[in-house]
Amino acid sequence: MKYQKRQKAIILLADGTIFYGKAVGNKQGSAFGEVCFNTGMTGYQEIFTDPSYYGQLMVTTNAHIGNYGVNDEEVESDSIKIAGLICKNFSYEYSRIDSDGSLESFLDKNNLLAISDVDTRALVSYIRDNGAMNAVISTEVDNIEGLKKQLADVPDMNGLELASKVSTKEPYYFGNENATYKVAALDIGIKKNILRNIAKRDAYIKVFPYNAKFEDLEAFKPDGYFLSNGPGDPEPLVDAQNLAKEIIKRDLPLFGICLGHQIIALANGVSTYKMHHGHRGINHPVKNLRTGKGEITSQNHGFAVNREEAEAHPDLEVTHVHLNDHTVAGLAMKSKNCFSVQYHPEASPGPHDASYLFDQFIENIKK
Ligand SMILES: NC(=O)CC[C@H](N)C(=O)O
Repeated sequence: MKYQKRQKAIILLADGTIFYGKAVGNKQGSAFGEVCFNTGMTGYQEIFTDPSYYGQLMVTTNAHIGNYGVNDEEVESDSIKIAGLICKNFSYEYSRIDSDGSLESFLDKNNLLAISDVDTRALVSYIRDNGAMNAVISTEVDNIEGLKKQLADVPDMNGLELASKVSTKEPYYFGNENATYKVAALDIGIKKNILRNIAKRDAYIKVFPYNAKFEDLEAFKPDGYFLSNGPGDPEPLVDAQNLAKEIIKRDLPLFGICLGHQIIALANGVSTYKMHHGHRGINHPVKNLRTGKGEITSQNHGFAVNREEAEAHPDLEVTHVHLNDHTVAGLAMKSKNCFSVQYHPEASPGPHDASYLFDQFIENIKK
């Protein structure tokens, strides 16, 4: 067994609560962020590289993390985006025919601090009872007071703009340039599997930075527009909201996922709010109110769209609801070619029940 004498580590929550664990590998130091948990039993590599998680300390509820290694293809962006990892058992051994290496070396390459041997069930119940909050994971187990001071300076997720930290600096292209359709996508933290899903449906995509103007996107002569997922609070993303308003005003085909969905709500004057501890997992039940059918969905969000305001809006239809807490899971505009979902039809990780939404986007483009 590797690393028999592993460093002690702590998780200090903003309210002063402490949980204990051990550092993964030989890593030392501290990592700060908002602590949240994901209940997926698989898909750790996709989760760790999802830009929507930027600035968050991830608690994985599955009992083993790392046991199937990593694969170069199973990434949602070019690097790990979570701020730190908290898990129960970290597997230094791994086994899978398709794997290209160990999770340990992947974390090392990305310089990510991870803590294992944590009572993650107790930690998750604590977050469920007390809400998502800032925290620090650290090997400085004797420096509690110092860590508390540093932790006090970490900004609150509520009101925090993070899209600019993960968005592309320059526009780039994805897919086959001879494809039938052209889609302009705003990157406010886009996952690669969204690009793969759109490209697979015969579309060529140009991806734009978070602060791109309507004219920039329009110059590509797209058939449809897409607003991506991404980290942080949607409210400070004024450029993206203005862009959405311009697209909506012209009644051009528009599709938004997660942060993009929240931006579409805000562009319609409907507010968003910080949830108690969010939805993060790969088995969240959603009801499609148009068909009456249920979908098992992949989710990762800490903010949500105000349901009362959305229902009272004359031009909005709530098309999907989350069946655990009845929050808004999908929206469509009645008079415009625009729709969005709070969850992740691209999965990665997760079930593919909702992949029909990408087909719907292409159908809307054809109209
Ligand atoms: N996956 C996402 O796009 C997340 C959106 C937003 N950052 C939230 O937490 O709600």
